[in-house]
Amino acid sequence: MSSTITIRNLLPDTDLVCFLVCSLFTKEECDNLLNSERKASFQKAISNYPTYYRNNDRLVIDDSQLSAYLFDKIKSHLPDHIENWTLAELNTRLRFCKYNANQYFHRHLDGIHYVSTTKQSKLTFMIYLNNAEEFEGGRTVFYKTKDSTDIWASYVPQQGDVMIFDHNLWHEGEEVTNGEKFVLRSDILYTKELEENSKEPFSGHLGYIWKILMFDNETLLSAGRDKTIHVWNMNGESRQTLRGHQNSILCMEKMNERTFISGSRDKQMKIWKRNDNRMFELISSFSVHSATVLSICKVTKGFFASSAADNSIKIVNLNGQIQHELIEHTNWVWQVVKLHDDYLASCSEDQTIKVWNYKNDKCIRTFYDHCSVICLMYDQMTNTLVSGNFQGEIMVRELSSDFNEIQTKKLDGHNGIVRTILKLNETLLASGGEDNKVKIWNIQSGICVQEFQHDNFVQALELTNDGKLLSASYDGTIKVWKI
Ligand SMILES: O=C(O)CCC(=O)C(=O)O
Ligand SMILES: [Fe+2]
Repeated sequence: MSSTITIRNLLPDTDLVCFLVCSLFTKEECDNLLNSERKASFQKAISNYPTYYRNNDRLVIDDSQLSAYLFDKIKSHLPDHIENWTLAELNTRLRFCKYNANQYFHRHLDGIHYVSTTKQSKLTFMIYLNNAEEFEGGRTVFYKTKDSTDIWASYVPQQGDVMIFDHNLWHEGEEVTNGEKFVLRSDILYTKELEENSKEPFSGHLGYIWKILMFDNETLLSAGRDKTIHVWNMNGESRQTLRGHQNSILCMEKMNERTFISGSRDKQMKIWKRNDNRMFELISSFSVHSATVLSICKVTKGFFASSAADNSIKIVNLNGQIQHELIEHTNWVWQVVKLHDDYLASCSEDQTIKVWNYKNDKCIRTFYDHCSVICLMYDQMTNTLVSGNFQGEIMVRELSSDFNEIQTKKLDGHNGIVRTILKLNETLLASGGEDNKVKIWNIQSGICVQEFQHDNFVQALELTNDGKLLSASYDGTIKVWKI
């Protein structure tokens, strides 16, 4: 028995696409999609993502045939154009999601899937594979903004319905409190023609940029979710693209005039060296961590510290040999920075900042915050440690020579997680956050003196030798600011 297909617009008071195609798939089709083999293959949310975000089980498959079949069913209901983008196809990556009791997918925006600079996803595609009678909770809920408390629209899953919505809509998969909920999600891809001469400087990354690094006065490196490192001149022209990592690259650090290191979600670190023709070559790869490498900092000539999602910090030489291990954090160590002499500091998802003497593997101080500490910056001149946290606060800790807290000041910070902090000069500090802003602060007065805007999270900052500020964002761009 088949019921009639109907369209239900969920958010009539916005121009953004958000509608249901009800009863597009029959019960048999849903049961076929969720066959017993697939049902047995779901994987737990692994430590690749913080659990505050999502903890449901998933099964990810790449299936162009199935994707083409699904697209064929939905395509007549989809907008042919979104701005100057034209409907293309369904992403071949299909994600089956399973929510058991106490599982959820907290409020978020769906990420854009980039195929190339002219082909990317615009809309989320989600089939509800079972009925809300089989579980409690588990609605899909939409919100006007990241923080609004009022629900904009909500939907109780019905088997065979398909939800289509714009990637710019905040939404959540509400916690399931009993039973099991199943959905299948993918993305609708759109293409656009590239106009002649429209290439922006530093453009080429597909998706999030995680890190930028001034290698020398004329060379900028950038790395991100597309697993590549781009080498740029200061006009923003691409000089080289470095490949080798198998997953997102989150951090890079310069070791000497010719060498830098990169760290990735593939758990590896790679050493790259510039040859006499000024081209970078991969020298070696090693993995000393059992999870994503989150940050790297040079400790001394030939030695660096790396922090990771395995909760540890390791001091490693350029042959990849571990010299010291600092293990006291109880959750991801987001960043490690060098202090003076034999001291390092680190900040963690476990809500602490720790100061270490790495030579004897000892933690000598712990500062407690009230939420995850995401980024850290040390200013040797004033012996000050500046940290940014999950709630958008920036703490400026003035320390004594033996790292006791003398005075701590709180800056207003960001309306969202603080992602990065950079010292600009004696008086100014820059920060970037999940409110998509770059903020410039006067350290003494604590006042924000300038603000710049991106289209998505600001993840990394750098200073050019002629005093301009570079900011890199999840929006895939690197922007240059005069300060
Ligand atoms: O399960 C839901 O209702 C929402 C899932 C979701 O937002 C996603 O998978 O990105
Ligand atoms: Fe989502």
